[in-house]
Amino acid sequence: MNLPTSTSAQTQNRKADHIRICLEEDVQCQQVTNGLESYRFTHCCLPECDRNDIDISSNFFGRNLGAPLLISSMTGGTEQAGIINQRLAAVAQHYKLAMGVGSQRVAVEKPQVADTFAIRRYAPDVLLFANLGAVQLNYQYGVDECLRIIDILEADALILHLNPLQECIQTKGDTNFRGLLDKISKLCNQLPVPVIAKEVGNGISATMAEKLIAVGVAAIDVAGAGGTSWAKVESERAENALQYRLGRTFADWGLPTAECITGIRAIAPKIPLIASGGLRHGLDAAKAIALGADLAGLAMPFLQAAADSEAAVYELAEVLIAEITTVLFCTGNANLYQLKHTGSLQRLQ
Ligand SMILES: NC(=O)C1=CN([C@@H]2O[C@H](COP(=O)(O)OP(=O)(O)OC[C@H]3O[C@@H](n4cnc5c(N)ncnc54)[C@H](OP(=O)(O)O)[C@@H]3O)[C@@H](O)[C@H]2O)C=CC1
Ligand SMILES: Cc1cc2nc3c(=O)[nH]c(=O)nc-3n(C[C@H](O)[C@H](O)[C@H](O)COP(=O)(O)O)c2cc1C
Ligand SMILES: C=C(C)CCOP(=O)(O)OP(=O)(O)O
Ligand SMILES: [Mg+2]
Repeated sequence: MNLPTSTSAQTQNRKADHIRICLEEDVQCQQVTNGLESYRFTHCCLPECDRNDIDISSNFFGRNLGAPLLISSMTGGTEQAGIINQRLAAVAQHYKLAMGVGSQRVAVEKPQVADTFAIRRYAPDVLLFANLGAVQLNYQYGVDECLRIIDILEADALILHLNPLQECIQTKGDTNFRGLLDKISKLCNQLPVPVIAKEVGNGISATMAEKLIAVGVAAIDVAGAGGTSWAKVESERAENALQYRLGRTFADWGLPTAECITGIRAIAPKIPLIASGGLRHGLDAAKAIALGADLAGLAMPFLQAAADSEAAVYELAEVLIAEITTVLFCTGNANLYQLKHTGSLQRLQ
C-alpha cells in the first residue's frame, strides 16, 4: 500500500486547473475521432408517426430517465466546482437525466469541501453517480472511503475511474495500478450500490470489459478517445519538459468510442453500457445508442454550458433532446427500443 502522493491543497488546486484548462485551452484529441462518423442513419421519408408521440424515455439501474443522457463525471472540491455541480444538477432534475460528479478524493482529503458534491438536494429524483479513481485503492483507500463518498450525494452507484495514461503525465500522479482487479472485485462485494468502471477518454476494450464484468462490475462507461484528451490537459499543467512532451506524444492515445461500444456489446449483450468520449450532439448520442449503448454521456459540452449559466445548461439539454427525437422521427422509430432493434444505422464503406 503506497502513501498518498499529493497533498489535499495540491488535489484541490488540480481540480481548479482542470476546469480552467478545459475552458481556456484546446484539449480535444487532434487526429483521432470518436469513430461515429463512420456510421450513418438511413433516412425514412415517411415516418408514419407524429413527432410529438416519440418517446425517448429510458431506464438505467431501475431509475426512469427522460432521455438516455448522462452528464459525465466532472467536478467538485472548489467553490466554482460547487456552482457548476448545482447548475448541472438542477437541469438533470428537470429533464430526468443521469449525472455524475467528479472525483471525490478531494472530499476525503478535505472534508470541508464535501458540500460541493452534495447535489441530491437539487436532484432528488435523478440517477446519481459518485466517483473515485480505482488507483486510490492502492493508496490507502478502501470500503470506508467509498461508503463516505456514496453517502455525500446519496449516490445510486459508484463510478471507479481508470486513468493510467493521465496519471503518467500528471504531476505527482498515482501510477501503482498493481492488483487492482482483485481489489475492485472485493469492493463490488462489499458496497451496497453497483460499481461502474469508467475510463476518462482512452477507452475500455472488450477484453478489459470482460475482466471487469467477471469481477462484479455492474456497468461499463467506455469514455473512449475522440473527445477531451486528458494527456493534453495534463501537458498544460506540466512542470517540466518531460511531462509536457509525454502529454503531447500521447494526445491521441486510446480506443475510439464507437469501437469500444461495438466491441463490448459483442461480448456482453446485456451489460448496462454507457457510451462517452467525444460525443458532441444528440446525433452522436443517438448513433451510440443505436450501436448498443444504453446511455450517452457528455462532459466537455456540459462544462462549457455550466461555466456560462444555468440557462445555458437548460438550452444544451433542450437541443440534445430535440436532436435525439429528430433522429428517431427521421428514421421512423417511435422509441429507443425500436432505434436499437430496427437496423437504422449503417456502417459506411
Ligand atoms: N413495450 C415494452 O414492453 C417496453 C417498452 N419500453 C420502451 O423502450 C424504450 C427504451 O427503454 P429501455 O428500458 O432503455 O429499453 P431496453 O431496450 O433496454 O429494453 C428493456 C427491456 O424491455 C424490453 N422491451 C423494450 N421495448 C420493447 C418493445 N417495444 N417490445 C418488446 N420488448 C421491449 C427489452 O426486451 P429485449 O431487449 O429482450 O428485446 C428489454 O428486456 C422506451 O421508449 C421505453 O418506454 C421499455 C420497456 C418495456
Ligand atoms: C473538467 C473535467 C473534469 C473531469 N473530471 C473527471 C473526474 O474527476 N472523474 C472522471 O471519471 N472523469 C472526469 N472527467 C472526464 C469525463 O467524465 C469524460 O470521461 C471525458 O472528459 C471524455 O468525455 P468528453 O469528450 O465528453 O469530454 C472530467 C472531464 C472534465 C471536462
Ligand atoms: C480529471 C479526470 C479525467 C480524472 C480524475 O483526475 P485526477 O487524477 O485529478 O483525480 P483524483 O486523483 O483527484 O481522483
Ligand atoms: Mg488521480
